[in-house]
Order: sequence, then structure tokens, then C-alpha cells
Amino acid sequence: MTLDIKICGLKTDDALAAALDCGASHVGFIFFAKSPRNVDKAEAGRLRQAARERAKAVAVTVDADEAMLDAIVAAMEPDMLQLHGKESPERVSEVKVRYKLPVMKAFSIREAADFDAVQPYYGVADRFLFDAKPPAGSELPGGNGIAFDWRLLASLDGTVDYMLSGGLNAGNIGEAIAATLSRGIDISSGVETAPGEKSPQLIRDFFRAVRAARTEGAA
Ligand SMILES: O=C(O)c1ccccc1NCC(=O)[C@H](O)[C@H](O)COP(=O)(O)O
Repeated sequence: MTLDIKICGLKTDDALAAALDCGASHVGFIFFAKSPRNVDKAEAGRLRQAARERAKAVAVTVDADEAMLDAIVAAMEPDMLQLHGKESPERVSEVKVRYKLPVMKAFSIREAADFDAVQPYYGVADRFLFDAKPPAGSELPGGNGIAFDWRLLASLDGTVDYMLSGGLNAGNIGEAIAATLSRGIDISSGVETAPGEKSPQLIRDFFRAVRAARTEGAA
């Protein structure tokens, strides 16, 4: 089974190049002013050119309105939209129709009951992203570098297409892959030296750890 790998919160040419050279399937750009990973629309449009034909460019937004989404879509021509706020199923549908793009809907998970919120989005969102619930006081719905209990994912039907996210890094990705049926993984702060500062070396280390875990799992 292939495993999609999304490197999120990219802002620089060297980090993007490392992600693409390592074989990232998805590269994410954050449009959220309070995030240290927030990127200017035009800059994201410039950066995403390198990803064409190599990886899917994902625009990550939080409860964005039409004006903001229109501007992002026009400036960077994403391949996918990641909705990381409290967007309702109706809103996800509207966004899909308006932009004719696949939508990945993010959910914050801390306990089993958090998966109850996912049900109304089946058949609406194209993919799910399960991330850890932000810690108290965090202004960021994502990118907090904390993991949730992956055993909770066992309650999901095996056909659910999701990306596992939250607090992944080269040290724990082997355990994460072994513990879940995830078809995709998503990482941000685990390949940073400081909030928003992606490290090409940490990106390479992460991919090396993924490859080692997959080889081990296949043996
Ligand atoms: O990363 C951010 O700063 C961010 C801000 C607002 C909404 C979403 C955000 N990130 C979304 C992602 O897809 C991250 O990769 C995901 O939350 C995992 O982050 P991390 O735990 O740091 O690996």
C-alpha cells in the first residue's frame, strides 16, 4: 500500500526542495495569520510551481470566507484545500462545488467521542486529517507538535481514508505507522528547528525514518 506523505507549513525554497526530492506526495501552505507558518498568497503561488507534476499543493485554511478562498485559489492554484477550522458539512460541500477541488477536512482528536463529529462528513469530504486537539491556550488549530492516542483510530472503519497528523517526528513515526491503518501521514513542527523554521535535514531524516519503518514492517 502506498503511503502519502504531506510536509506542511512550507515557506522556503530549500525546505520545499527537500520535501519534493525526498518524495513528498503533498506539500502544504498555511494561510492563517496567527501561525508562524503563515505564507503570503503570492509567495505560495511562486513556491507551488516547483511542486507541479511532483506533489499535490495543499492550501490550508481555517474557517476562511469566500473572499479569502477566492484569492488563495487564484494566487496559488492549489490541487487540494485543507479545511482546518469548524467548517460544517454544508460548508465543505459549498467549497467543493465552488472551487472544483478535493477537500481534506481536519478534525481535532483527544478522545474516542471526538470521532462522532466525523460521521456527517462521510461522502462529503474527500479525505480526513486527524490531528491532536490543541493544548489549552494555543491560538493554533494545528501545528502544535502534539500527538493524540493513535489507538483511538482502531474504532474507525478500515475503509476511511485519512491522514494521520499531530506531533509526528522521525522518532515516533515507526510506531505510528505500525499502530494505524493510515494511508497518509502529515508533519509540520517535527521537521522544524523553531516554530515555522523548516529544516531540510530534519525533512530528510523524517523520510529516512519512514522508509526504515516501512521496510521493517514489510519484513
Ligand atoms: O501548522 C500550523 O501552523 C497550522 C495553523 C492553522 C491551521 C493548521 C495548521 N497546520 C495544519 C497541519 O496540517 C499540520 O501539519 C498539522 O496540524 C500537524 O502539525 P504538527 O503537530 O506540528 O506536526
